Amino acid sequence: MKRLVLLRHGQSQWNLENRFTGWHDVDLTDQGRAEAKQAGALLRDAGILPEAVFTSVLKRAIRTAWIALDELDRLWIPMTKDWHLNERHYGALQGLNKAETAAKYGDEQVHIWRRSFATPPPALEGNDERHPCHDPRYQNLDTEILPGTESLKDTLARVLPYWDTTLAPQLKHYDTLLIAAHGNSLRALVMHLEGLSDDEIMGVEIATGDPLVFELDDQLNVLKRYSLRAES
Ligand SMILES: O=C(O)[C@H](O)COP(=O)(O)O
Repeated sequence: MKRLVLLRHGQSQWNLENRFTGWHDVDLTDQGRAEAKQAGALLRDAGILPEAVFTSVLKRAIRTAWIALDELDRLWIPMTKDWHLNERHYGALQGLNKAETAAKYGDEQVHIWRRSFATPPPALEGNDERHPCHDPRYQNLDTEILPGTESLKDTLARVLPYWDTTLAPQLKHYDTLLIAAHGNSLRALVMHLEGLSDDEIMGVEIATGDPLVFELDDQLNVLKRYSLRAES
């Protein structure tokens, strides 16, 4: 039996301010750090000891992994940071307050941008300084693949190949793998693991700092899924 632990980062400063975040590299709040520490304690109390960790290139997820693993005294395990696990890119909405945006565009339009499967928010243009092509962490990537916005479908399209080529093979030689990432990049994995439809995934919300444990058979079929916070 294999264990895959999906951990959304702890509360970020823009979660607290109710801003669209996406690829903006905002840090954790004090509450977010406490959530990450609790996640490590929940894993420890459950006897779930990750042997490797994969995360994004955004500090809220990286720091969550560090804090949780420090609580487990397992900062020594291999850590891979990869943009494929970044949050969904929220385009020109990044930085805007979700309530103010709803007041400007209407609740229905904001709900569509947030929870439709295939409708992306308005895109950032390449000459916008917020576009990823101006960010040094992506400088070695072909600018053609850097998004100016993403729908959940677009996020799935970059996460799933990464699961197939990189993450799933890790479970051939590790029994316990931790993925510390973001609400929508993790929803992409949940959708794949549980065979959810476009409509079903819309109803899935992943809380900050709550370790979701997937018990898998050797063929990576899901045997059991549970939240450690709910079990505590
Ligand atoms: O990037 C963001 O704004 C959040 O992490 C995820 O957005 P959501 O709350 O609209 O899913």
